[in-house]
Amino acid sequence: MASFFKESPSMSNLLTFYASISTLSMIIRTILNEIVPRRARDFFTKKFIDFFSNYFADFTFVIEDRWQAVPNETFRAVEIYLPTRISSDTRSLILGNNDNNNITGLPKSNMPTDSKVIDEFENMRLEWILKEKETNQTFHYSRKRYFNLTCKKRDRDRVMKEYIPQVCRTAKSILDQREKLYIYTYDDHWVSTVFKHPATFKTLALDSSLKNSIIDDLNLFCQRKEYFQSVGRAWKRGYLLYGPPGTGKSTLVAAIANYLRFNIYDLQLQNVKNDAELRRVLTATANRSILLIEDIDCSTKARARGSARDIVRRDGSNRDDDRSDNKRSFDPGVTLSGLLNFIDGLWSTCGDERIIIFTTNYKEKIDPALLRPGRMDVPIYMGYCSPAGFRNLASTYLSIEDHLLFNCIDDLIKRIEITPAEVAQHLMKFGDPKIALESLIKYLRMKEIAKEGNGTERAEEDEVIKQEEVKFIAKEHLKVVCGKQGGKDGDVREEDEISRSIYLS
Ligand SMILES: Nc1ncnc2c1ncn2[C@@H]1O[C@H](COP(=O)(O)OP(=O)(O)OP(=O)(O)O)[C@@H](O)[C@H]1O
Repeated sequence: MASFFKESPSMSNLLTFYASISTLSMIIRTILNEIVPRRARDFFTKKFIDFFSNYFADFTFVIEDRWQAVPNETFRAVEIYLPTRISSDTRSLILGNNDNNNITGLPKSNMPTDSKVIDEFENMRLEWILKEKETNQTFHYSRKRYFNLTCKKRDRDRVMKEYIPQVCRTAKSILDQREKLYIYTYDDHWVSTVFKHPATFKTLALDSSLKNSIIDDLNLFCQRKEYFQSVGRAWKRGYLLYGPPGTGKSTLVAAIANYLRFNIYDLQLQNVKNDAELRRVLTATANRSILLIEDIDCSTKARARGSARDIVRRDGSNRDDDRSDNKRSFDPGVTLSGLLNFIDGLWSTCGDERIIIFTTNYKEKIDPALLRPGRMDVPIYMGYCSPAGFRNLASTYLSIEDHLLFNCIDDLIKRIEITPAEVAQHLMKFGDPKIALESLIKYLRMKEIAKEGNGTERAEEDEVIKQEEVKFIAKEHLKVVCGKQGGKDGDVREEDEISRSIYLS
């Protein structure tokens, strides 16, 4: 302490030093005022101040959730990236889990509104804040979310050219590695849930040439961003899946989603009030996704575009059934032209890497305008089960590649129309492959008999099949569970008893 006082300058020394500096600065100022013209002095002063304010002042980027009427992909990238930068000293977090298959699963965390996340990138300090504000649109309030990104003013260009691209790249790689897919349904707004469908192209019962051509088409589509740009077309692909119920249209959609790792937006057009809402709904979907509109023939009863008949009501009925002008003006419904506008009209270029899938059981009922080339690029007929499809299902459901009964089933399947759903249902019934295959043969034979019985009504046909089926199950039940072979009178009665109880249940 003593040495400190000894070495520290005395008060008089300090005053002398201050006086000398003041005198020196006055002399310099006087000389400068004498020899440097005023305008030059102002110029240098401004430069000096600019330099320091640029060096130390802050600059804020605002990244809103929408950009020119469509979702802002930069905002989405930041939303994906930021949770990875939340540090342990954060003061609050949002927690949640939208995996309804796993309610005990670990929740995900995210940053709450108005909280800060500090990031660092190549010696720059970046401060993120998520903000929210209500906007008053013509008839309704909506919430607008945006990020404020604050950096030093001097770093502005580097943030734009280096940091933001890095954020987007990281978000993309997170999306690419994303384990979970989501399926969104629309009812006033999009609601998501985790999509866990086991369907893959391997488990799909479809002729291998068709399967391979779909896979090739998807691969080509994903690789052709530049091509679509160069020919001036939206980077979209439209698939129309048509065929009888139970032939795997929904299963194919699930296989495509699993293959591309795309989320699915499952849209029921009946839930959308009008074209304006349709536009809002469709532009709120993200890139790299599938837009699925099932049973399009039921949703668009339209024939003539732009006319009253072109309108799809919320309840699915056609608009020209309704003579009420009041209702018309308030609930005009979705028009076919509104839908087409998004598929290949002016709004089609909103968004990239989109797959649009329509499904129908009745292709002939669809408005030809929807089928025009360029709208639905790939029509895919999902037909009845073929021998190859059956083998695929046998491999999936029974884990067998071959069996003595296969040839018999092949012959029957070539003659009788059976959907993959029906085949799958039979193969699932029994654990023992032989019993499952015999049950399928029995079912196919019954179908054949019912088909040959002239004039048999469909309901009767189904009844005969069902009765025969339960008899077969009862017989197998006796064989497997009770070890009985059947044939005796008592067994037949017991069989009938079991049949009755299964049938009634
Ligand atoms: N081609 C197929 N490959 C594998 N499984 C199939 C196939 N077709 C149907 N299935 C099975 O049948 C069930 C019903 O099929 P799916 O819902 O995909 O048929 P769909 O053609 O979409 O029927 P709908 O027209 O009634 O909607 C599925 O759960 C699936 O297990």
